[in-house]
Amino acid sequence: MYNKVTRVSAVQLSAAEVAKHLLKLPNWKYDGKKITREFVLKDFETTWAFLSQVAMRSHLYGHHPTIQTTYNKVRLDLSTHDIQGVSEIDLKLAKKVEGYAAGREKVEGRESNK
Ligand SMILES: C[C@H](O)[C@H](O)[C@H]1CNC2=NC(N)=NC(=O)C2=N1
Repeated sequence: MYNKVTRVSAVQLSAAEVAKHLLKLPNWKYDGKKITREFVLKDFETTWAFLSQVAMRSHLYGHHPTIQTTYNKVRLDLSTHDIQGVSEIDLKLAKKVEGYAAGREKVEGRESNK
């Protein structure tokens, strides 16, 4: 696989710029250095279907989240290492990831708590 994203130097976004992007990504939190989102998926298989898509897309973009996972839970942290902050590519990947999570998240009260 190869990186289709144009290789340009990352530019750190201001806190205001990140906040504006996150209006469309309300489940993502920003701590000044990275954006983070926690997911609770329907079950283990769904979690790994989701993670496989995240992994492939990350590889395609050449930009990889820090991933923590336990059974049906996932935490993704995204930042741009060169600038030790958040740049456009982090938001671009976060938006893609939202699409992969759609329909896979556990709906409270409807799925068993395995
Ligand atoms: C050399 C390599 O392209 C870099 O280390 C890439 C790899 N994946 C990365 N992933 C993330 N999340 N941030 C980066 O800055 C980053 N840099």
